[in-house]
Amino acid sequence: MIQLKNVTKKYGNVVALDDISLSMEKGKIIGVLGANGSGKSTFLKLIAGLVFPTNGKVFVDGHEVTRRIGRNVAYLSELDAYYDGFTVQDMLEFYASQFMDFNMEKARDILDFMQIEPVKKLKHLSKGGRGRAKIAFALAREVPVLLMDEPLSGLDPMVRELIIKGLISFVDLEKQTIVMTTHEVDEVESLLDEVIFLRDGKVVERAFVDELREKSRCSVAGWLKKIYEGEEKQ
Ligand SMILES: Nc1ncnc2c1ncn2[C@@H]1O[C@H](COP(=O)(O)OP(=O)(O)OP(=O)(O)O)[C@@H](O)[C@H]1O
Repeated sequence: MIQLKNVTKKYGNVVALDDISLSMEKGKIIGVLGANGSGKSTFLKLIAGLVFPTNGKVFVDGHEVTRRIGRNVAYLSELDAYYDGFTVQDMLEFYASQFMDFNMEKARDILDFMQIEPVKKLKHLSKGGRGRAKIAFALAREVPVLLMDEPLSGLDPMVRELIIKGLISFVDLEKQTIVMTTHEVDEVESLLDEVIFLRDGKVVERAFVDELREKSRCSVAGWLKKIYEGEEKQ
């Protein structure tokens, strides 16, 4: 379980997150949505222990995320920050050397599924190839929490579909919770259990996707549209 208790994060004078308290259950896939600059990446980075709250506390499985404890999560950043000269296989070995929870066999299976050859150099992969490889490296970690910042951003529809199928096939929801930020709501809707909407660093709406469909007869995109229309009227 992930918990945020009265979490505020400021960068200098900029309030990126403003007094957020919430919990996210184990075994769920949660989408964090909102406009550019609403605080989505900061939300993930706080759970990953890459930045720390100005006020409040973040807990993963009951342990406060501190500078010393932050390694029980895998964080997939929006940026490609790899050594270009490395082959995919070199990256696998690097990950295995860094993370005790890295499952090499699973990594090879996922790369195979994602149609990535381990002998290829990262700099010779297409953008879509790098996007798929990045997902494979993260999914091969057997961690309780997997955080993904815009995993589909800038990728073509075929690659997006393959990534979504990869997530469905390789995430272990008995043991893992996934939190992802995305603007591609239609494409990820089938994956999501829950959606959280941020505006100006605050959680303004939250919903279970099943309930949206059953009770409100609306898709996540429809739900978002209603929120944006409500904002325009204010
Ligand atoms: N390192 C930083 N230094 C200063 N300000 C920052 C930093 N990181 C984020 N911010 C600011 O904090 C606010 C929230 O940023 P954040 O990146 O969390 O939003 P986001 O919803 O992920 O945006 P996007 O969809 O554009 O990625 C923004 O106003 C942003 O400019």
